[in-house]
Amino acid sequence: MARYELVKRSVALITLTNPPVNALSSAVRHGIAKTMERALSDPKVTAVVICGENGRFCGGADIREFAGPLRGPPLVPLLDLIEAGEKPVVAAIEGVALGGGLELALVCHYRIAHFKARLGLPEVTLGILPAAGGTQRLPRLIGIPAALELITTGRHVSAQEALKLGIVDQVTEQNACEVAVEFALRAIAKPLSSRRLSSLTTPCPPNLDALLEAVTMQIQKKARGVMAPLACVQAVRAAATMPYSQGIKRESELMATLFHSGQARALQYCFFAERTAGKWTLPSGAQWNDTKPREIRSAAVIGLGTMGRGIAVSLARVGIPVIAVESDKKLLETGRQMVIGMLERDAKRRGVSASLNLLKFTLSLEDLKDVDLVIEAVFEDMALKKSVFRELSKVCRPATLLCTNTSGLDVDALAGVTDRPQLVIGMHFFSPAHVMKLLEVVCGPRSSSETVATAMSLGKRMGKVSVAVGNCPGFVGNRMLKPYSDQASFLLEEGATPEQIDKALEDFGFAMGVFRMSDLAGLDVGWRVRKESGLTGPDVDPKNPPRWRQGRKYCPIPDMVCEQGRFGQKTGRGWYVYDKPGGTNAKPDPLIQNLLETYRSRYGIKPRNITDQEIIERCLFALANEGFRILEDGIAARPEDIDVIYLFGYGFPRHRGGPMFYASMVGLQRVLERLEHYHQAHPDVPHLEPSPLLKKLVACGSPPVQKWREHIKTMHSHL
Ligand SMILES: CC(C(=O)SCCNC(=O)CCNC(=O)[C@H](O)C(C)(C)COP(=O)([O-])OP(=O)([O-])OC[C@H]1O[C@@H](n2cnc3c(N)ncnc32)[C@H](O)[C@@H]1OP(=O)([O-])[O-])[C@H](C)O
Repeated sequence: MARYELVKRSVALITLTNPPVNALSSAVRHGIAKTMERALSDPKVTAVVICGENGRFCGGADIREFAGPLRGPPLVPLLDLIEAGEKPVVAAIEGVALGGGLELALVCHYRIAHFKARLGLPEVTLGILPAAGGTQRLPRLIGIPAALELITTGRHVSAQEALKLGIVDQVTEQNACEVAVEFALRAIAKPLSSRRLSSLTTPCPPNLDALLEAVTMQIQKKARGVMAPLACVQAVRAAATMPYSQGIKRESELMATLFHSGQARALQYCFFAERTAGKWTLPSGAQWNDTKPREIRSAAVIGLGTMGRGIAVSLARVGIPVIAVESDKKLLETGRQMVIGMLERDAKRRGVSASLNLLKFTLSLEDLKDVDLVIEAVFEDMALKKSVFRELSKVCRPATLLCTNTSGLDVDALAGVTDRPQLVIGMHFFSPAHVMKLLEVVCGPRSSSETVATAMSLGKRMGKVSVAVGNCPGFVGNRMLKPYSDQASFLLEEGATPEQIDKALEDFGFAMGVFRMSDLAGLDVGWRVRKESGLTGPDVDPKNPPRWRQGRKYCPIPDMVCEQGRFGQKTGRGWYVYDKPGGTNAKPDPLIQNLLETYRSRYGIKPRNITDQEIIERCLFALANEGFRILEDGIAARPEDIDVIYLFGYGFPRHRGGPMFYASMVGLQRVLERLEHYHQAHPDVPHLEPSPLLKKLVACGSPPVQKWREHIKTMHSHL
């Protein structure tokens, strides 16, 4: 797993060969140990260059090996040996030098980077820390503040930034390997002692304690309850206060506490889940690696509301010409100004020029006749969407793909009004669409595999994490959200307050609790949907019991809040009160407290003390329970897909892995028992009744998430 060659008669060229990212598997470590020994012991060899095959230096430790026992040579002594050697070693960094890859480069005496290379210590994103000397050597090389920032965030830097920071010695636009060989030949005569980072003293700022304290506070605020970044701070402190020999021990102790933690397992699961999610399969057998997507050279967006604007920006900034359509002149003009402003701000932030020339604005659908793909983003109203699709069917050329941005409507019903149901698909963006990373690609029963491949590949091109899902009301994300938010409403009835529920969820790790989130999104949207589906409003049968709808328990409190004109942040009042309409500083509102008290006394509900544990269990187990049903129904192909949707679309804390992984960490048996318990207490809430799949998995001994698929037998998979 490491190739050895002699070049220019005296330079040993060691190439790591473990595609696709040359991860430091046990075989690669073994290969490095053997080839280094050969290079150091061969008198013909005067210098060494280390590079990676296929233009990628090294993506770090092999994460797949973390689950098993350590095999092969451990990394730390191997790296110490390279650094201590008497022959100059040069790292030729192309592609990536990440994690253990950068740590390998840091023990080389010189580093040459290709101008397109990216470097970083992303271990913190996997719930661990750089444990092959990275926390000790990087601060010695670039100082505490810069090292602290890179190690605690896991941010990748460009070669240019790495040069500025002093991580690399030279950046080249030529073949980094060839440049490194020449560099090595020139380095032969030079002393190496000052190039051995472990022997240097860490440049220490005078205000070290204050700096570490400030960074710790920042982390605690931003990543509540997350362990790894705090451990990174401890390790960097050791680099500042201890000699290398002790610092490396501290690094290793801290790593030991993180390595087997639930957070590390969750974060590593997320890494692989994110990569698995793009690998879709359809009931026909067609899948991601055997279906070619169409090339999209032009697109159109219909509707320039919040969603349409974000979608237009997402398309234009990756170089796709966009025709944006609105129904009247004023809306078109407002939309145009907003889209241009958003695109300009985005370009400024990224330091590129805004691609305004790719945008065209029109009032006429006729202008869409030649585009490759249309994304409809009009109001969430089936009749309106159908009329748009009928029209598109007439004006667009027969090969144009027709996509709908809907958050839950029937994609197949829309396909049915067109002349090309196989080319119709859902693209459910999340608001704001140019910021949020998630895209649910909703495959109707008639969507062709090429259409699915094209929507998935377009999502990727727009920088989205795309997940293929089946067609049912609410798809995956919003379908699961309902039992979750219903539980929150029932808890209000029973005695909790919005702020208590939000705090429990935020302490769990959500960026925002369910009520603060609804205030941000706008309460009127859900209210309108509930009115349309006959759950509230004038269409409800007056004989219907007040807290009972469509055969199940119903909580009307969210409707009562809306009836008072409280639509959330935009109206300055919702579940909370804000300083002004559009304000973001949520304060508990005594009027909501009053409303809850009046409500409870009207229905004779005696408020009880509700614990945070009950809040978490009821909200999150109901969420996962619906996830199990979604798997049974074949609406999501695997638990990883559901978790990725919740991580990227709904702010589920990454260090908990997603709702399905979280359920597996709690223990499926325990989840089942708690759901049974809550369902017994609330037999009129069907969402609390444990799903058959959960029961089946428990009966099979609660296999790990990655094995659930083997137990899911869907007769009518939608995917
Ligand atoms: C403790 C420690 C460590 O070093 S901990 C490890 C630290 N290193 C990392 O955190 C880097 C993780 N990797 C990445 O960030 C990215 O992969 C990439 C390098 C920027 C390339 O992105 P990409 O978009 O071109 O391709 P991809 O689709 O992502 O990846 C292509 C394929 O390679 C797999 N893969 C990538 N990196 C891997 C790794 N380090 N180990 C195992 N597999 C890996 C990945 O699952 C996928 O597999 P499959 O899906 O094809 O089966 C030391 C001692 O301190």
